[in-house]
Amino acid sequence: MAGDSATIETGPREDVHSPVALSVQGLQKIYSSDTGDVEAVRDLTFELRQGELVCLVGPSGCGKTTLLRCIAGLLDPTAGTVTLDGAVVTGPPKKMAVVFQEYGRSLFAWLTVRQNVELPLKNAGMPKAERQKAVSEALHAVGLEHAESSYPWQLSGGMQQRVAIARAVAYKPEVLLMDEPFAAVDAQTRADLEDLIRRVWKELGVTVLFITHDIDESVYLGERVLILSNSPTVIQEDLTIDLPADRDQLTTRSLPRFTELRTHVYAEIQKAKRGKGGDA
Ligand SMILES: Nc1ncnc2c1ncn2[C@@H]1O[C@H](COP(=O)(O)OP(=O)(O)OP(=O)(O)O)[C@@H](O)[C@H]1O
Repeated sequence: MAGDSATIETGPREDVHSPVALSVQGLQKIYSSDTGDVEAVRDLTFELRQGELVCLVGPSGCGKTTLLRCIAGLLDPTAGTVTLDGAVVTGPPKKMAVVFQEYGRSLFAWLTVRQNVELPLKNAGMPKAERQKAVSEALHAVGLEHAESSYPWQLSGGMQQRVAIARAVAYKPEVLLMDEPFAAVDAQTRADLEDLIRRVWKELGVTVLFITHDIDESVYLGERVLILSNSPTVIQEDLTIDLPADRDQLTTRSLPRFTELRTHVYAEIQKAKRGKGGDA
């Protein structure tokens, strides 16, 4: 395939100047039940440096949710460690925020947009003036200042997901985990939200791990794409996305390089599905 003949840069990036924000080392997860053991994740090792935007993509059922739950401290790994800012994750870390696919269920219907964004800051004991400033900045970053007094149910799906993103970034997390956050919105809204993530990432300098099953989305958004093998999962490839930093839906997606990269990722995922990638 065309992608296989192009120059594709893989392996850890040479930019080792920023400190490591998130480190996953030898992560393994085996689910045990009466009917037997299921090894969902076999041996995962990767690092995110501060300020990186990295996408994780893999075939359906390859273990993305299991991995996310281990990283978010919601599930104990069978072996290996997740380290955030040098500290081993043993429960949901304060320095991490997660945006899930189901925006409808992640917002409180009886709180306004502003109150929804403010709640985690309040719970964390942030003083009122500081909190209000952080909320205003986050609402501005996602373009929702005008809707701060609305309730989530008065907003479209895309706007609700923007509230969830504002809530996550207001918290100024060390790492922002996003689990297929745009899977439930229409294609145009999805494109707008992808651009929003790139903009917020650049403006706020947050470290982002973005999990998706959408190959084009992973290439459009990421500075790196980690391709997962079939379950039991290992990292099949760590791919550098050498597209220009300024991306837009029309220009970037029509670049020959974009096509080469997405074709390469597609071919790798096909390989993964056939069980020919990594050690699987
Ligand atoms: N609680 C559980 N008990 C047993 N096996 C499980 C459990 N949760 C997941 N699995 C198995 O682990 C493997 C990975 O599942 P996981 O949901 O993490 O994959 P995924 O990549 O998120 O899937 P999808 O692409 O469908 O969202 C699958 O084989 C699944 O059947």
